Amino acid sequence: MKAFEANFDGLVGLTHHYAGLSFGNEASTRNQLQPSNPRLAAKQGLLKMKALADMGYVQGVIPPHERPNLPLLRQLGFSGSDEQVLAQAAKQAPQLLSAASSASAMWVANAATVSPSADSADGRVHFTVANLNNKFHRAIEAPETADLLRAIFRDPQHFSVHDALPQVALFGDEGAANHNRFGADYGDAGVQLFVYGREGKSSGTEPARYPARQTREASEAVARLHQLHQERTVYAQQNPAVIDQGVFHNDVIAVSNQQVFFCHEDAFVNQPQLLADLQTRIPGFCAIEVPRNKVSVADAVNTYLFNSQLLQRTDGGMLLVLPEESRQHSGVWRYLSELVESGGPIRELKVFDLRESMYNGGGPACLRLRVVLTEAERQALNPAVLMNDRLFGVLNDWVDRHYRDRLTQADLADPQLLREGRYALDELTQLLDLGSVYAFQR
Ligand SMILES: NCCC[C@H](NC(=O)CCC(=O)O)C(=O)O
Repeated sequence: MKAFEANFDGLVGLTHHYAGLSFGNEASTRNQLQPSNPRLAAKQGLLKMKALADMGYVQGVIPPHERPNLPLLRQLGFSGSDEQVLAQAAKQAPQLLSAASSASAMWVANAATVSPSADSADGRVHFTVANLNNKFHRAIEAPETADLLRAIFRDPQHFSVHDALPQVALFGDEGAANHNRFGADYGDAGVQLFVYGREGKSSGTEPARYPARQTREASEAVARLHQLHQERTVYAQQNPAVIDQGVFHNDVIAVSNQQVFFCHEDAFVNQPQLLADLQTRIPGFCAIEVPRNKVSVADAVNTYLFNSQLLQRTDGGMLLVLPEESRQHSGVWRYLSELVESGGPIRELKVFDLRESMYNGGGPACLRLRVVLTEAERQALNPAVLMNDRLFGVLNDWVDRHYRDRLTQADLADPQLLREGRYALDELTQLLDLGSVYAFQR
């Protein structure tokens, strides 16, 4: 069956701020308590979506979550009116208020793992919502993510959205950021590579400094839920030494598309063996391994050259969508320019300014969820979320009317911010035909 890859990007929420919540993600730690600009963040994201839609890619948008998360703060014992809950939390536990207010759902590469219908025994597109168990502010995303995905991929004949795995460390799951799918045409059965950072039953090879967020047990459960064929499913462990250097998700050090795997030479445990295995399973497999003497792991973490989108062009070549930070670094940019001139599959570089997201450790790849679709599946999803000239105008106008251009941790206690958020999201559910998807609407 003919199919194509669509990208769904997370729309940055109104409470986007820098709280230093993600130990092991160096940008998050470094930029803690810097003021943020939610309006700019949302607009930077929309520009990327619009540019890809203009280039002919199918591009969708995934809405933000309701933040601050008042039901969560009440669950933690803050009580009284909404205003009192916010005031108590701000006074007694500002980090909890930050966690309950994080706009982290924007990084939808961590929303779910997705398997196309060509790979699943029941012929449906499968999504397993990520439990994001390693970080409190992210673990709270799962139920709302499931509701939003079901409001977009709403035809159960074509789509199956599984709830997150059990919320325990054994099943730590970070979604598509640790998952790659290889193959020839998108509609052919492919090979899925699940990358994990540790095994629940400890194998001894674990990072020493920073946490490994994804477990092998979680990856195996997702593969079962998605009804994948065992012989077309591969598991690989991330190199613990690079996790300790800030590679908290595999998509900080590797990206794939069809037969091409663009990765750093230090990305995986037993990398030569992994690449040889993929070579035998994937006809036409092509690994572009970046040597550490050209790009160090530290430079990869600082510039996010691997946190890029590797997209198919109509002429058979590929395009790499990069963050501005990789152009600003002369060594990395030289490497990328040489790569394009080398005559390999990557023929073009396109750069976006995503600074607001980058300051929390989220690049172009973090902001998007890839979903391979057939035409029938595209017809079956909620069309109101697909980017085009009209929706771009509508969403920019919506952002202009509702978003602040400066936010600090102190602002999170402002009850007006809560009201602004609910008002804006209520309108968004109508713009995107989502139904009453948020808790405050029920
Ligand atoms: N795929 C990119 C995810 C980035 C995300 N950052 C954050 O949650 C930082 C939030 C803060 O510190 O305010 C994370 O680490 O999971």
